[in-house]
Amino acid sequence: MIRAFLHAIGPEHARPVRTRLLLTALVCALQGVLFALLVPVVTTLLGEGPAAAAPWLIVLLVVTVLYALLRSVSLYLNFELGGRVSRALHHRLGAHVARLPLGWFTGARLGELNRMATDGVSRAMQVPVHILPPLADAVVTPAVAVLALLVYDWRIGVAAAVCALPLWAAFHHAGRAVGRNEAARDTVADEAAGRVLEYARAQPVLRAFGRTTRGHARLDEALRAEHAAVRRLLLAGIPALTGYALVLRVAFGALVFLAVHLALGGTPDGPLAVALLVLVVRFVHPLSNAADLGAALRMAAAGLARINAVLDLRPLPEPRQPQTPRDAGVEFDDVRFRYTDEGPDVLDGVTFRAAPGTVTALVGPSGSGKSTVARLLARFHDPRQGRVLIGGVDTRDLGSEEVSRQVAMVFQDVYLFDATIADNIRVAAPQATAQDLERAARLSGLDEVVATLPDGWDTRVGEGGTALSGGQRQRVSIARALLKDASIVVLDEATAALDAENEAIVSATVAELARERTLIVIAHRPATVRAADHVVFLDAGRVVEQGGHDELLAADGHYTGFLRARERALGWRLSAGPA
Ligand SMILES: Nc1ncnc2c1ncn2[C@@H]1O[C@H](COP(=O)(O)OP(=O)(O)OP(=O)(O)O)[C@@H](O)[C@H]1O
Repeated sequence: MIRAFLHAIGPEHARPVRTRLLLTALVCALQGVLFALLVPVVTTLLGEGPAAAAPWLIVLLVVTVLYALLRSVSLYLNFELGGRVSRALHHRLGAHVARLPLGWFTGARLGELNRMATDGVSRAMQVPVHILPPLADAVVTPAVAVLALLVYDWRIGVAAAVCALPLWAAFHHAGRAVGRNEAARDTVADEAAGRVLEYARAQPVLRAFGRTTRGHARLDEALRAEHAAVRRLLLAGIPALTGYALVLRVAFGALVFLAVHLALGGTPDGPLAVALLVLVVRFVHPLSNAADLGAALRMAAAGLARINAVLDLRPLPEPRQPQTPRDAGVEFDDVRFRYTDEGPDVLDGVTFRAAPGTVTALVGPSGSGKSTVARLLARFHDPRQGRVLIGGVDTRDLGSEEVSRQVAMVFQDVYLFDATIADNIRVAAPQATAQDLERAARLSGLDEVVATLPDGWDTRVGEGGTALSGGQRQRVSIARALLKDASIVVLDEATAALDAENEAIVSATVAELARERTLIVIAHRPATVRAADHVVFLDAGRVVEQGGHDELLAADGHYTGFLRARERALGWRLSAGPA
């Protein structure tokens, strides 16, 4: 547990954690000594009177003051450590997640990460503040009390030590029962958190189909699973915790019985018997919360294990000496890729070349792998086999930083920060001048949007850009790509935002972007496909045809068949030559 805790917060915090744990143990030992001192105090008080007990009372007072001082310092340091743990975990998680492959960030992962950064971190904070100190109290203080009992009456001391064995077994059992079920509950709680996010996002669809009140089955199912997991946790936890309490009561009763029985036999004598009974009470008291604390410790351990699992995820390997591309050409060389080890190949030997400064249209049915090609080009993932090359250099030898410098992505589901429009575009190039900004805005059609907004460039766009329409967000995304000095642009011509006006903007953008850059377009508009220098037609993860638009039309193969189907469905016009 301590190892998992240190692993999560990082080696630089190991020393302060160890010294504070040591101090906590020392405070608990001192508390045990205080209890042990009660024996001479009580025996001299009862046997010889207050005057004889005075020196012992002074010793008791001195140790009490020392204990109070050390305890205050320890409490303060443990609280301070709690704050430090929270900061360290947030920083470590943040820094690590920023190095994970972009492909890692799926919707489910975001729910998990959210819970980890809030619930997981706050539970980890509890460890040095609210769990380990009382747990140390429950172990060290009774241990010192047992030593004292051994010194004053070995028989009661041995009996107390023997009682510790079933207590330990019951404690261990309760912790395991709670820990096992807690890990299971955590998994379904993550699932439920992800489903709640999905439910919120899916509101427009649910309402459109009149399913608002009934919600959707996946959320209901996830909530039911969470409810069942909580029940299992309670059903396993409550008997185990009650069992521990029972063992503790029996142990206490047995020790009291033994002390009284021995006292009735003559040894220990009356005053010592009273003092030892007081010590037995003090031995039992810190143990009464131990099982709850053990369970809380297991819960925190489950949270820490999940945090450590994320911290142990390896980022994509980065080259020692990143190379630079020779030009803006793009090449896929026999690329195979699947998202999960168990899943099917999503790209199956994809090979194509996009010469520098040309426009390549990726065309194909839904699910054929067009977006996956774009993601591999931007190094969201590395291929399992084959190579993705930019400027003749493998993206693995360029490194993620160089790849992201070279490639700009224009997607419709672009994320906008809750900041001004200007800030949102400057993300692409923080040093850009006002003129650069205006040029990008003019070319992307964003200037018209800015002109209609109440505060112009200083208008805040709301979290995720909710204050803007889909088409407007797409223009922000285009402006970012124009501003970023990337030699390759990947453009997803999402159809959703393509009304007549946006269509014209996208056409102009394609032309503008293509002037100086290599453009890879996931093409949905006939105009783009016709204007492309090269068309790559994907089907089920394979490049089944590629060449110029006219050439492919003349071949009258898969591509022509696909266009015909599109023509019927969407009104695409099948014709050769530029639009
Ligand atoms: N994150 C993911 N995890 C697992 N499988 C995925 C993931 N993303 C896509 N896939 C699968 O990979 C295949 C190719 O998907 P991809 O999104 O690349 O297709 P596409 O041609 O871009 O489709 P569309 O035109 O509908 O956007 C599909 O079978 C899809 O289900």
